[in-house]
Amino acid sequence: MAFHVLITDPLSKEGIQVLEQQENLQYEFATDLSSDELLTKIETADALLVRSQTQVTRQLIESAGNLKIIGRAGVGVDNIDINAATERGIIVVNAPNGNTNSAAEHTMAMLMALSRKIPQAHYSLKNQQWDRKKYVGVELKNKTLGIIGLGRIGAEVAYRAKGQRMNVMAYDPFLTPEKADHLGIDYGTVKEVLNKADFITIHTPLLKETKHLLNEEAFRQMKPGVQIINCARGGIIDEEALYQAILEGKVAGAALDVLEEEPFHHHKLLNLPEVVATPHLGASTVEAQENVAVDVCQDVIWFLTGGVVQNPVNLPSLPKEVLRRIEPYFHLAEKLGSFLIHLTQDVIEEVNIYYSGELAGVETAPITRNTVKGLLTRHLGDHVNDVNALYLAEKRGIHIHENRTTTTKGFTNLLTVEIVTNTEKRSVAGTLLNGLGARIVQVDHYSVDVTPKGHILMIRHQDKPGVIGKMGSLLAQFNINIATMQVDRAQVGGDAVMMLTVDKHLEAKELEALKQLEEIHQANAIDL
Ligand SMILES: NC(=O)c1ccc[n+]([C@@H]2O[C@H](COP(=O)([O-])OP(=O)(O)OC[C@H]3O[C@@H](n4cnc5c(N)ncnc54)[C@H](O)[C@@H]3O)[C@@H](O)[C@H]2O)c1
Ligand SMILES: O=C(O)CC[C@@H](O)C(=O)O
Repeated sequence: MAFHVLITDPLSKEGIQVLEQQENLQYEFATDLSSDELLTKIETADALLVRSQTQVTRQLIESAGNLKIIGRAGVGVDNIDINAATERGIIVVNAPNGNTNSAAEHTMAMLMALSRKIPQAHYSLKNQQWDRKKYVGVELKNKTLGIIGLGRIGAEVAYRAKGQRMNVMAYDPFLTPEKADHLGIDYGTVKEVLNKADFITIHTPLLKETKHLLNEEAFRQMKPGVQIINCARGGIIDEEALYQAILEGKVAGAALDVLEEEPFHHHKLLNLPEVVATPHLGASTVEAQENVAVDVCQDVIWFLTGGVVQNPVNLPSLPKEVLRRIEPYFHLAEKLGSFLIHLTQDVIEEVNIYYSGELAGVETAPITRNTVKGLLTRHLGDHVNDVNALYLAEKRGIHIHENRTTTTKGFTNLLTVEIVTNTEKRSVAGTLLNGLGARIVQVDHYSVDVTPKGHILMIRHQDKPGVIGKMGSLLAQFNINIATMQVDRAQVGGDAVMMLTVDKHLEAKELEALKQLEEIHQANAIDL
């Protein structure tokens, strides 16, 4: 079956070419759909590709039976309900780098248009008015540009503004005075930026914390005659407060590429001569659209064909070299989680994961996610994945703890997973053996050596002559062939464990029959 990729906003042809080169994939352009049409179309889609226009709501996500990935050709993902996607195990990817340059250039264009009143003068001239007095501007040189949000675009704007010989003062929660110094700009708190800037440009995402960041109070703190640029997101500015500040003469001008409600046609801000505006054109260049479309289509293909994405939004992204080092452990971790869940009937309250040896020094979060995915899949099904595993565990009140230890029991790497229920603790440890792959090397306190694959029968029994024989004949009666077998014991005549790999799945009644043997305390059939 071919993957169905649904594209609901315009996407550059270079991105489409990436999709076309992929076998077993069909893409469908369906722009300008009504909400109801979209709800129907999404039902069969494996991937959804959007820009900023399509509203990817919880309702839409919940109507999608097959959806695995949502690709945003651009940076901002405020049109996508990320929580709803995460809950459903749908990965969201974006293209954060492709339009940085264009958005920074558009910001500079807006800054210069604003300072020299170019759109107003142009409009007036087109209306046969030759008015030179009305359109006197101000220079940028030696003025202070306040930047709120010094991420990718903010930093590019800072660089360009310095080229205009402006003083740049920025605030960003990740900016230190030392870093600012290194960039040749001034560090300021939000208050300092508001107090000192002649022009203020915003480059944050729209978040709970940034919603109406520029509000009535913020405008009050600004210099009289300040000019505002917003090429980030509508909603970061309280539009009513901006409107009033312009009417009062506190704000001399505003250049807006974005507004809270888009698309916008009749907005009272647009009636003010001090406001210049563009219809969300920050990323609208040939180059940016090509970049973001190619990046996001590439990620969608990688993900659908089992690879690792470059720009996940609801999963932390990892540098390639880090990923290369830890990826081999994902399989081991998932198998250990899956093994362990077969050993208990109780509700799991806690999971302790111990990273030892060379594992103690790596990025462990993705390995933890795979462990938890292995644990949950048996009861929750295949919709558990890397994206939602931790969320689903948390929803069920399972506490996950990561620990780093130096105990390696002679292995260069050792991953130990322990589950705690209200009655017991069970654990399993595994390692990656150089050239030999994954091995389970310990179950509870017993040493074993088992490849985590296929059908495993784990027996806890009393160490006594004849038990192995009895068990072997029972399995023979069920026509179950034993492929490998190991035994370990706590002490002579004490508790012991038997690990067998067998050629077929054990039915419940067969397992029951084994448990009837008086020396057998526990029998678990584990299918990995
Ligand atoms: N107009 C357009 O077409 C267009 C194009 C591209 C990006 N954008 C928008 O531009 C914005 C910035 O994009 P980016 O790629 O630079 O993102 P980015 O993630 O690289 O940078 C955002 C920065 O904002 C900072 N930030 C977060 N909360 C803050 C706060 N309360 N105060 C100050 N700083 C805060 C972050 O620390 C980060 O450094 C986003 O909203 C994005 O959607 C718009
Ligand atoms: O899709 C667009 O053109 C806008 C993109 C832009 O707002 C972004 O956040 O990347």
